[in-house]
Amino acid sequence: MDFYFRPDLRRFILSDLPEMNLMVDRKDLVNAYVPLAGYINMLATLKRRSSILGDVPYLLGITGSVAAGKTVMSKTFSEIFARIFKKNVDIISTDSFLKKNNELINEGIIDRKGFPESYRINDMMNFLKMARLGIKNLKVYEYSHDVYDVTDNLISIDSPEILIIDGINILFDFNVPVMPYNLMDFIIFIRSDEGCLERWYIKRFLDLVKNAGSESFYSRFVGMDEKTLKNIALNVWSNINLKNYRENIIKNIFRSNAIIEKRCDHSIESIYFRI
Ligand SMILES: Nc1ncnc2c1ncn2[C@@H]1O[C@H](COP(=O)(O)OP(=O)(O)OP(=O)(O)O)[C@@H](O)[C@H]1O
Ligand SMILES: CC(C)(CO)[C@@H](O)C(=O)NCCC(=O)O
Repeated sequence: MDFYFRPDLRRFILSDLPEMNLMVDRKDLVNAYVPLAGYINMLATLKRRSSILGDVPYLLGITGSVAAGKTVMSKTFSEIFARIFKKNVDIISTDSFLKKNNELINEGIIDRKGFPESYRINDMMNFLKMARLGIKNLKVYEYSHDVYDVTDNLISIDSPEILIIDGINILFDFNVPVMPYNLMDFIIFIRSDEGCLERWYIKRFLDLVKNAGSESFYSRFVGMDEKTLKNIALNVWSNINLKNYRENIIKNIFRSNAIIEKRCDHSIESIYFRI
């Protein structure tokens, strides 16, 4: 498919968006992100216009493996919705609904972080149900990769028109009557080869160690040589995140509405729509 853009929009895409440091290829912005955001924006506008509940948000889920680039993609879509389509957008991560580390340790499941049993699923479902109804001024605790735990910082969600929900667990089978994916309006799955995912995970692990301050969980690794660090990262990747990817994430890809297939350099290879 080819697209053409109004001149003002073209200028916006080619000069303003790249200045935002979104880490996204210009060609992908023009050919993929903006048109897909335009389509989702249209669905979001139609939902709000036809809802008998009034001003309810459109829930956009962004899912895929750990380190697939969900955070970067959520930010990219959020900037496009806000700046081009003039929508109020909030982003939350389902990491906010992880049990705290001390609870995971007490339950003996600290090495199962990200698996279904590591979430406070009832809190997550209550949040999603309230968000869907358009209830104002919701708050969730922020998860920090750096601290490696749910923190005491509160994030406010106040009547967005589009609420982006970034999480590995959106398509999971939880032991609850209504699943998270039942409450989303549109779900994007970011897919890549396992080799690329592993590479991105290891790179991010090294970056977290490199930038670790005294509060960081990763400060314990500072000073180790790169080979040792890569081995630690590979071990965590293979025994936890890849296992979770195979057991709970990729097998439910068919529940998503669109699949964005990324190459190892993060550029987009193709987009598939479920019709
Ligand atoms: N478009 C991109 N261009 C370059 N690097 C990218 C891009 N998208 C993601 N990355 C890099 O890939 C790594 C993983 O990205 P990100 O942190 O967004 O993943 P994630 O899916 O949110 O991970 P998690 O599930 O652990 O929260 C990071 O190091 C990030 O900088
Ligand atoms: C917080 C999650 C589960 C998802 O973002 C992930 O980043 C994670 O921490 N997984 C556990 C194993 C690890 O990477 O340390």
